[in-house]
Amino acid sequence: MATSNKNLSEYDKATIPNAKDFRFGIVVSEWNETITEGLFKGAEEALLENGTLAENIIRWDVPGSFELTYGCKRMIQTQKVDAIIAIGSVIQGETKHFDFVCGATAQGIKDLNVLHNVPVIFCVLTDNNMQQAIDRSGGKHGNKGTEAAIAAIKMAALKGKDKGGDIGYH
Ligand SMILES: Nc1c(NC[C@H](O)[C@H](O)[C@H](O)CO)[nH]c(=O)[nH]c1=O
Ligand SMILES: CC(=O)[C@@H](O)COP(=O)(O)O
Repeated sequence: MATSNKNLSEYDKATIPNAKDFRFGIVVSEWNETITEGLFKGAEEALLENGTLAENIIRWDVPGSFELTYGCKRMIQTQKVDAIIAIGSVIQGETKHFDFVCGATAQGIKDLNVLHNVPVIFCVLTDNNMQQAIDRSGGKHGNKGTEAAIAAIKMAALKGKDKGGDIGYH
């Protein structure tokens, strides 16, 4: 379903675990700052609305989306957090650079989820133009930061449920 058919900010609060005992990291790219600040605002508000304590939200900034992977890795290695939200906004320019930044960032964040035991949520907009980014960071299609925060809470809550571990069957 395309984002245009689903508001990114809509969720059923009754289905969201209380996040009062969780600590969250948020790594924010400085590129397209007006967009990433909007995404951060949406994420922060959703975390607080669902019980997160303000002191349990740790924010780090990195230069661009390509640096999100390293920033999230260092946060995993040095901070006790239950989940991390990686926030970025990549907007198509004149060249193929967009493709490389988006691809590398998506793969890097995916790799962190495979290599470590802290969920890293992909809150990176990859838009054709600024208007699409505006629409998805608090505009007519809602806020992907809100969506990412809800995902982060759900994934943090998962940790308590997976006690069975991998018994080797695949
Ligand atoms: N064009 C965008 C970038 N480019 C910068 C890279 O992310 C990176 O910081 C640079 O290549 C140095 O390693 N980043 C974004 O987040 N959004 C863009 O639209
Ligand atoms: C995503 C990018 O790196 C891009 O915005 C850079 O613009 P350009 O492709 O015109 O150099």
